[in-house]
Amino acid sequence: MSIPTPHIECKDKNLISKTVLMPGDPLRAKFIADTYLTDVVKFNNVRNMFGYTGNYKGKRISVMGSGMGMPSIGIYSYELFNFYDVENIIRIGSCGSYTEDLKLYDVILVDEAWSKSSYAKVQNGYDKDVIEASKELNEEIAKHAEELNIPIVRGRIHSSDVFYSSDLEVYKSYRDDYGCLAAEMESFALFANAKVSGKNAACILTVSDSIATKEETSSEERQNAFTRMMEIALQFAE
Ligand SMILES: O=P(O)(O)O[C@H]1O[C@H](CO)[C@@H](O)[C@H]1O
Ligand SMILES: O=c1cc[nH]c(=O)[nH]1
Repeated sequence: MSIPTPHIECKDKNLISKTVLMPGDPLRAKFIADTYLTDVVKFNNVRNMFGYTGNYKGKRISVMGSGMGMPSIGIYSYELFNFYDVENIIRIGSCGSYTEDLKLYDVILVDEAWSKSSYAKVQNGYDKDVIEASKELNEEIAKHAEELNIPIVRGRIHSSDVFYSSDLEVYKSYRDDYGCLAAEMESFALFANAKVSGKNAACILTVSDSIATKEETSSEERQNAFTRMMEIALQFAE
């Protein structure tokens, strides 16, 4: 397939940087472009899945929404990796914590995603339930977090197809039997696409709510807390 793709209208690969930051919410991509970037070019409007490239402290970086869930990030990350020559995608998302040890606003660096999703099996025959993030990207992320004095917790998360489970206690099994710290909905498919495309992917998450304690952040608090994760990821501008 050539560019533009069915879901990204950009006709010039050079308008997208080699590293793309990818929040689920396209309005979080807009917030990052509006708040942190200068000389911004918007490279995608299709389905309002906004994508922007601009300068952060004089260095170039792209940011684009992924939508919610594995089918959605599966489409966008595949097109970026395979048709736009993107080398690295760093998801910056929110998550619900499974453990009381993780507090609201804590930042998680995902070492591996566990999932019951069929995404990787259907996409390329991979039939395990765990996929690792890029070790190289993770080491760089950890280094940037340390330089910025932002504490991170590292570990396995659950990439779930379900936001509203009818069983409010099932998370305990994901935590105790499978070792998952928190739930989100995209990393497993992103990591699968990186693996099959020979590219790199990572994921930084901010705890927006606790499934264990039922605490939730307000929208204002979420925005302030999310900026720490954004600032770590923006260090990848080059
Ligand atoms: O904040 P984002 O990146 O969208 O991530 C989380 O939030 C959404 C659910 O509210 C899902 O996409 C989940 O993965
Ligand atoms: O996927 C998600 C994201 C935030 N909170 C949750 O409970 N699940």
